[in-house]
Order: sequence, then C-alpha cells, then structure tokens
Amino acid sequence: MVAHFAALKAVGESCRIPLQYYHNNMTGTNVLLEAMADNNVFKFVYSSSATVYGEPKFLPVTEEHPTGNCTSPYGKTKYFTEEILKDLCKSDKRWAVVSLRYFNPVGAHISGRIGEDPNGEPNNLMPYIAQVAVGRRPSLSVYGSDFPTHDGTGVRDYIHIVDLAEGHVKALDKLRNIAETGFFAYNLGTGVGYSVLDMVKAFEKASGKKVNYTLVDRRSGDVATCYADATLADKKLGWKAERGIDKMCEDTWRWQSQNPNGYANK
Ligand SMILES: O=c1ccn([C@@H]2O[C@H](COP(=O)(O)OP(=O)(O)O[C@H]3O[C@H](CO)[C@@H](O)[C@H](O)[C@H]3O)[C@@H](O)[C@H]2O)c(=O)[nH]1
Repeated sequence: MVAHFAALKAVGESCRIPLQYYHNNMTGTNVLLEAMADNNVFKFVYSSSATVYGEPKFLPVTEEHPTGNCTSPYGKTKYFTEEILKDLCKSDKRWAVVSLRYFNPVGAHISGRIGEDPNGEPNNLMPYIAQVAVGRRPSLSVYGSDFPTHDGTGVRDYIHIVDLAEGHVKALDKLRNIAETGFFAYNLGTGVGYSVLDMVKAFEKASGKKVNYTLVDRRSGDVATCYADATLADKKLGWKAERGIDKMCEDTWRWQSQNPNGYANK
C-alpha cells in the first residue's frame, strides 16, 4: 500500500511560533509513522521543499547539495523530518520513502475552479500578484531590489501545480513498482529561475491588468536565487515539468478572475 504523506505540509506563519510548530510537526511525524506501520503501510511520498537546501552553495541545486542550513523554521521542520525518514529507512528495511522537494508551486487547475486562496494577506508572491491584478489589494511589496540577480529582485524556480501533481503520480508509480526500499529524494522544479519582476511582467501579459508594486526592504530569511536541477526526477521517475511561466500566469489568472474573493464566492 502507498499512502500520501502530505499531512505535514506546513501551515501558517511559522516564524511567530517556532517551538509549538516544531513540536506539532515532529510529534505528528512520529504518530503518523506509528499509525502507518500498525496498518502495514511502509511506502509513501513525503512533501518536502527546496528550503531544506538553505542558501544555495551552487546552482542549479541538485539533490547532492547539502541540506540543513535552513533560513526559516519551516525549512528546518522539512529538514528534520527528512532526517527522521532517512534514519527510519536505514534502521528498518521495510520502508520506502520518496521525498519530493518542491521548488515554488504556483498556478491553478485549468478549469479555473481550483486555485490558491490563502487566509488573510498572502505570504507568497503569486497569490499576492493575482490579488493586486484583480483589484483586491492596492499594491505588491517587492522584498529587496539589491540582490545579486539580473534586476536586483529574488529569483525562484516556479513550478505549475499540475506539473507538481503529476510528479506525485510518477513517484507513486515508482513506489508501487520497485522492490527496492530506502529513502529517495527528488527535486521538482523546472530548472529555470525567474525574478519577482519577471513574474510581475508575465502576469500583466497574461491578465491584461496592471500590477502595481513598490520596492521595499528584503524579507528576513529570503535567499537571492534558487532554482533546481531536476534531471534526477526525469531519469528516475520519468517526470519533467511541461508548463512554463505563461501557462502558470494564465491559469492563475483564470482562477483569480473567476473567483475574485476565492472560495468565499461559493
Ligand atoms: O509579497 C511578496 C511575496 C514574495 N516576494 C518575493 O517573491 C519571491 C518568492 O517568495 P515566496 O512566494 O514567498 O516563496 P519562497 O519564500 O521562495 O518560499 C516558497 O518556496 C519554498 C520552496 O523553495 C517553499 O518551501 C515555501 O513553502 C514557499 O513559500 C521571493 O524573492 C520573495 O522575496 C515579494 O517580493 N513579495
């Protein structure tokens, strides 16, 4: 049996409550693993994150890049959990875990019916841009314009949420079909980095709307540039991202324009 282990996906603004947050995540990990073993489930996909790499020492970031030097409590919980899972797989050969290290998931389902609707003010870039474009917020704050990047703003590897979902299907197929056990980590990204201002421009093109922004100070914990080498996922899972920046913006805009107030419309 294969279980999807997304239950540990972090919630909320972790920096405000790190101790409680660590406690909840780590306790949750142990409780879930025990419950899975009790039910004879020894294979699962873990939702990890590129934040396990911290400030990249080289680019693009491969799975061989050291982990653990995280810049946020959220990243540390992902790192700690991966370490627990590695030890688990070493100590008990019944377990097979695929850890998918997500880069920056964005976009929406093509139907325009399933999209991102964060509680309160969005923390992440794409939903913020979308809410400015739709007129729900006056302006985007661009965190930092003095990074060593092509335009001074932070560069990330944005990946369409449907590509990400397809990566999970491939990971589940692998788990179903292999006899091998152990811990396997794969980057899920496109391999291409875009800056905050690249994203703003692409969104304006897709939506036909102006996205007002102001350049402000850097946000604590943000790295300058992070993008993936995702060739291992291609080689081992037969997966690679198919959707580019225009599609990410078009699909986000379809969702946001059809649901200006998110799920509150329904
Ligand atoms: O209002 C905003 C929000 C973000 N940014 C910038 O946009 C970029 C992307 O930020 P964000 O969308 O918050 O993503 P990250 O901080 O890169 O973190 C995301 O990507 C990680 C993987 O790398 C995941 O683990 C996290 O869950 C996810 O939030 C960064 O340069 C931010 O400084 C802004 O300028 N203004």
